[in-house]
Amino acid sequence: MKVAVIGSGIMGNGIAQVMAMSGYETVLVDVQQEALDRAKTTMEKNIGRVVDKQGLETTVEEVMQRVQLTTDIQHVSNAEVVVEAIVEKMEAKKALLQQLDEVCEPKTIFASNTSSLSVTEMGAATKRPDKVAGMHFFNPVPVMELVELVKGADTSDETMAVLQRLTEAMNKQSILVNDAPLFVVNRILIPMLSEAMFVYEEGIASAEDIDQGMKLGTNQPIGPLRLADMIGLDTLLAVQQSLLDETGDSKYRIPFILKKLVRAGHYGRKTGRGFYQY
Ligand SMILES: NC(=O)c1ccc[n+]([C@@H]2O[C@H](COP(=O)([O-])OP(=O)(O)OC[C@H]3O[C@@H](n4cnc5c(N)ncnc54)[C@H](O)[C@@H]3O)[C@@H](O)[C@H]2O)c1
Repeated sequence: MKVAVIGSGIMGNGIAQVMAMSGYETVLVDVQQEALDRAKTTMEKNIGRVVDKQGLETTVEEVMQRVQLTTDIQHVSNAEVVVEAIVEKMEAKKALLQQLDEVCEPKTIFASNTSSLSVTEMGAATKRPDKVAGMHFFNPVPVMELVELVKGADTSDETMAVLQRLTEAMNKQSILVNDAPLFVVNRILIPMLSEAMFVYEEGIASAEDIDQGMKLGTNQPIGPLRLADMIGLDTLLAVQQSLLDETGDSKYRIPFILKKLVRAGHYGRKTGRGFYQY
């Protein structure tokens, strides 16, 4: 089976890695050649690590032979499933899906890795709303076991079943979720990250102490501010904005510190600075 991933950033390269390691022919597309170059380096390093750690029979070269990195979207035409992992902006995602509608065969399923945007709205922008669903991976993809499978208003049961089988083949667990703002995990997680930013903003404790407190006090592997930096503050702001817009509930107000860091171009680990310096 051939699969494709569009967008080779933080999430896209991880999704492509796991697909290729599960034996799928994988096309990874990005509009920027530099993003593909970075993705290739990251994938080679991470595949090598998994091969060594798990004592696998395969090699980095063997896995990478199944991966085609390209800026030409035409190469995804015969993929059975295309997962999009581009910027968290509805207009960009709809434009991409409409392009894919023309490029791909009518039977191809489109899955979005969106953290927060309506899968129903994305499906309605295509000629195949029954074949559009959410496939929400978690960061870092090769490590995190969960995939939220999100059913839009018109997504068919058959589409959900195909994505469920793909998730299993990738050695991950899925939960089934109906399309709703931020689905399940982020609906609960994001307000916690927000609260950590308010605590920081109010000068109650340093970033290090907030993270240490939540790590040791609630048994989380990584503190909320470091996690925010890892997610990417630009993505996090888009996700928070989406929660506020969709619900209109002021309890989801956005911490000013998040807007300020994003306005300054400090997106977290990917730009070398966020709540921490990297
Ligand atoms: N970062 C996270 O922790 C996380 C977790 C789960 C889901 N997500 C979701 O995954 C998606 C991607 O997030 P990310 O953190 O990987 O972003 P990112 O900024 O790291 O990468 C996005 C990539 O998409 C590329 N791109 C943009 N428009 C494109 C187009 N039209 N065609 C092809 N490539 C295009 C960019 O060049 C960039 O390389 C978003 O929808 C985000 O909400 C992110």
